[in-house]
Amino acid sequence: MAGIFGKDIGIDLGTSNIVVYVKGKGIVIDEPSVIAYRRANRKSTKEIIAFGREARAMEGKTPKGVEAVRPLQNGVIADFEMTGALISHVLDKASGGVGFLSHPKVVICAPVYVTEVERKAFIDVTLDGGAREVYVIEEPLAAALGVGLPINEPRGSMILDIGGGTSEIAVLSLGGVVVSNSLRMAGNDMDESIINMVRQKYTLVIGPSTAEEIKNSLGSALPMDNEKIMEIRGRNLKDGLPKSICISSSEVREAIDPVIVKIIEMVRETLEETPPELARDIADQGLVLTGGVAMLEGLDRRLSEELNAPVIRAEEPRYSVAKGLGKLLDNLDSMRKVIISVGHGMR
Ligand SMILES: Nc1ncnc2c1ncn2[C@@H]1O[C@H](COP(=O)(O)OP(=O)(O)OP(=O)(O)O)[C@@H](O)[C@H]1O
Repeated sequence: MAGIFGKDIGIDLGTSNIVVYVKGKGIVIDEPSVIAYRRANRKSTKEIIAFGREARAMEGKTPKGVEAVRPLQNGVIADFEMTGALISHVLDKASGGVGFLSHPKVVICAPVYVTEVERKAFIDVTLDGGAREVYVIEEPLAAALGVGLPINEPRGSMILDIGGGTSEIAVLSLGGVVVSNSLRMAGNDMDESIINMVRQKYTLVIGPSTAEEIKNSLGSALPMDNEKIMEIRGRNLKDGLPKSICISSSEVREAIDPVIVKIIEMVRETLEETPPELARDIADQGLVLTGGVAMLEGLDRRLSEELNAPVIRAEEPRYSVAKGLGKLLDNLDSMRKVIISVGHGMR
């Protein structure tokens, strides 16, 4: 029972997106983790003017004195103040506008590789945002819970989460992480490779949003039966004037391939470090692919071919972590052992 406090909340705070689960309601917020502010004249105070989609639409188009920022970089907090503002905003929205009055219990997740200091920063920023208690669980465990893997059994499960800023792989058994690895390279780096390819090949300058759109609609990890073509617009590097070109899915595939190769290398290394009994379970049951980039065309087949193991793409891969946080909230008492840190607030 929430009582005088707000409903329990799970927050998947990612480099690209923030997804919020409210106990009893499900996923209520799914927005880009972008925030826009105006710097008050000659003062260091920042007035928040937009969040999420609205703030993302401002990226690269802001007038002097206004900035649209992504306060998380590669899975960790890069701008403490703006991450706090983002959390405070989503807590307020998720609790129906009563924000600070509701002081909910919040479950968040942190990548396995973060340092103690970085993990503490996640807790502090969530308490500052208005939570009364914060529980932290490791991100691959949350994702595995979300896709329904049997994490508490003495059986090996492997989960690969490819998001915007990070790719994380973990082997889980008996409610814990047995082996894990991560790469601060993921969807955003694919976008960056597309920007560079278009600039070098066509002397055309495009922004990150255009590159992301190209990746999501044309990108693939294996040749496709029907290769696609898309017209894109940008600025000509030579004369600064607008220019449009057509690019093909095969050019995009070639541009993003180095990132895919790195991710596959990381999975291979992790399999080599996995104890043989667990490796056998994974060879039988396969690897579960999650995170936004799991939706890249052909990535599941490519991984399966290169790793010689079944690969299962999660249903709604962008929501695996938030759904896992929801399961944890529903069963907090029986699942306490997966919680790695707790913070208490009401400051
Ligand atoms: N259809 C698609 N094809 C390829 N990539 C996609 C598709 N849809 C979304 N993505 C990419 O998925 C990434 C975002 O995934 P997700 O929301 O899981 O990341 P995040 O949790 O915010 O990031 P991180 O886990 O790195 O902190 C972005 O790079 C986005 O462009």
